[in-house]
Amino acid sequence: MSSSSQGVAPDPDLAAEQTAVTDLYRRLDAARELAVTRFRQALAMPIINPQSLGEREAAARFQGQRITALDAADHGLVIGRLDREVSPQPLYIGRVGLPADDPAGDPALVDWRAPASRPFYTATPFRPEGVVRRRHIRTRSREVTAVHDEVLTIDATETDGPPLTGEAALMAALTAERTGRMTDIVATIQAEQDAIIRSDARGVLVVQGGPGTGKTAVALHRAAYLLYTHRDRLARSGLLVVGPTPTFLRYIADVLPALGETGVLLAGLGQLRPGLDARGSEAPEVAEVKGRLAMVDVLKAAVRDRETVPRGVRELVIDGVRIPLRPVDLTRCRTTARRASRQHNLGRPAFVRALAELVAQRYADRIGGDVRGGADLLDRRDVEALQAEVVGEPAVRQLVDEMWPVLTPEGLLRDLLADPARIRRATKGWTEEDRALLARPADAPWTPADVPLLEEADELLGFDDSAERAREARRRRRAQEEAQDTLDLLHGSRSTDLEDDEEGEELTAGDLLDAERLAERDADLDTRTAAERAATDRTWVFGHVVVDEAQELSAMTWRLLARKCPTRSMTVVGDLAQTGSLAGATDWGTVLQPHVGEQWRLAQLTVNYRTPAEIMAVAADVLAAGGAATAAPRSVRSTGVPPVAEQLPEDALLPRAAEVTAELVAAGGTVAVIVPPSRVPAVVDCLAGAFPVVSAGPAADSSAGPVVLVPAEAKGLEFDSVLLVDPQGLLDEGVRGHSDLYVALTRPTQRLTVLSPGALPAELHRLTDDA
Ligand SMILES: Nc1ncnc2c1ncn2[C@@H]1O[C@H](COP(=O)(O)OP(=O)(O)OP(=O)(O)O)[C@@H](O)[C@H]1O
Repeated sequence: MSSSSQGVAPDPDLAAEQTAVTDLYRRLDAARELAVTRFRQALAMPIINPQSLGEREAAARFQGQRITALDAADHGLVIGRLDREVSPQPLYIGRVGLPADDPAGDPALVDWRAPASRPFYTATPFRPEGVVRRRHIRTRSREVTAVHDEVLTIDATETDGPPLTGEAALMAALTAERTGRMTDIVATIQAEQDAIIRSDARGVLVVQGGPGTGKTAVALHRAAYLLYTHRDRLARSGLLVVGPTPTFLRYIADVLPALGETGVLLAGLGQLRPGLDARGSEAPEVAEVKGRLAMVDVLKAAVRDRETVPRGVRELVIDGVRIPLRPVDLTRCRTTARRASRQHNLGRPAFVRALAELVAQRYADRIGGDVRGGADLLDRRDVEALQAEVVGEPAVRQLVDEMWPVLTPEGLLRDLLADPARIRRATKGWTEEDRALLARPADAPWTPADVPLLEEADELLGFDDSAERAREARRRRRAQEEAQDTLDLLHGSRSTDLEDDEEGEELTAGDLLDAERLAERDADLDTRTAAERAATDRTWVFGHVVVDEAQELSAMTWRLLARKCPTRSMTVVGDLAQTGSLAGATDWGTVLQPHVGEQWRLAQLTVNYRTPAEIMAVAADVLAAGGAATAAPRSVRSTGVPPVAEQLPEDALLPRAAEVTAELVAAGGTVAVIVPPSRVPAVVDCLAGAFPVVSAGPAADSSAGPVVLVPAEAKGLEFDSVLLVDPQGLLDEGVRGHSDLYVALTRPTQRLTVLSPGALPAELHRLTDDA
């Protein structure tokens, strides 16, 4: 007996649901109209003081967000309904919440993220949670096209693995052709996914799961859930989603807006430093070295290396007076500055003071000595005045710049990596090989692995903002004066208006606010969203951080993210079996230990929703051959179409690749050709002759035509069809060859063809055995 009875409901049900759905769309339209009216009203609110301006902005922002959410919900508004034991009325579940006429009863539509919706995803015949029947409702442009029922009260026996929720709807979603953009899964979230999506926001949650288990989908729905549940806090502090590459971000970019959420900052590993888009590439070994935590000490040493003391006595000439400065005295100035601040640039004023004091004292000694034959005639005040003058002396300024230059992170890192002598001085105990890997020309573009180093350098250098602060203080004073004028004006107008009114109880802004607070309100009135502000502010601290493909992050990137999220409210999703980068993780405990100790929890996803069973069996062999500790996930479906392998001579490889690509394109949907890095140019050339649009590399777009990718670029993506060229090349060229081959094999949702010049690797024996 099946665990639930499934099937297409008869037509009367379809008609009844159409009536319900039409009514819910009517409510959606009304809610939208109301929000638009309120938005207009907010914009029309008179601005009589900064407070009312603030209120206007807040009201307009709130209504604007509501309109966005309602607009997003228009597509597939109603997901389904629950028939419950407790009530004769069904509970409709949808993309947004819509109130009923009777506010005391159930809402007309319950948001999928609300607690009441939970049984829609988790109820089973074994644990029905008060649900009698679950109905999935499918619609197209406001029209009901199908309903699928699961009756949860019938006798049920245990099946292998967790039962599927809404199997028919799920299968329809999984077999649909791909568009090159990820879509949301609100209608068909499975129970093990739902548990992760709604898990407590606090602490670090690691989601480990094989390819296609929905890690990305779950991470994005969790972001939407957290924004719904902790709206106030997260709207202020912002939520950051980190993905591996810009292509991957483009692939997932539509999901959150489709869920009505727009205030999330998406960033690739090369974009974690505001203002920088690091797209340079480098050898995996170089990225690995740059990703080590030891780089923190290297950067510290590099900064100290720039705080130099000249060898031998340095003589300054001021007003014709020769002033000798001994290394021991200059070293003392440096020590004073180092003690004054742990950040280099913030120590500079202390260095300038110490040096000025030294030079002024020596100068005083010299003139005192010359005039009076050794007796010191200048008193303390004279020396202080002298110090102030000495600071402006070009010779002194030059010495300051030489001994304690103002450093930018970019300047520090560029100078360090372009100079082998500097590298040597900053890397005590390193091997020559590792030092050589760090070296790069000064004009080389920044790479993603440079980003955490630049951010770390920022921490070490600090930014001397005393001039900026003085400007800000002046601005605040001016704003305060203007605010006071506003209050005076208001107060003045009230006394005239209410002169004869004995009960003049009316309050004005002046009674509630003083000028200072009014000015502050004015300054705080930054109407950008948290995500927009965070995108330009490197010191921004996020309320929650979601990291996708987290297995690829280096220790230095983890350190950077930990700084951006001091509360450690994080969702970390990844698959250790897919780690491709040398700097990446082989176990979660090791990478998280320096930042959270043992304070993290693990959730696992076990079902593969993407890759058909026929293809997954081949991928599982590769995973086992690579010695992975994790098991391959179980495929949720099979297509009956076995993967195909062809062995052919090298000179026939490219023409055949073009033919197979044409066949796969003709079959429909998106197509990727995955190749080892050395073969990219030849394969792109060959396909470019056969197709109008072929794209390759980090900007490849599979919605426009076939794409040629290396495994690292294909990570996280999926395609209807995949052509894998030269599997042995993937094993040989990748720094973690088995991971690369595993990633490549698990990208297709429907069809896989493998072309091998020469014998197939033993790992793919199943392809020949089954032939
Ligand atoms: N509950 C679900 N309902 C419908 N589709 C789903 C569901 N869960 C996952 N999918 C689909 O399965 C595919 C794989 O999901 P996703 O990309 O999130 O997996 P992943 O674990 O991140 O994979 P990888 O490790 O390969 O990056 C996507 O097309 C996703 O939409």
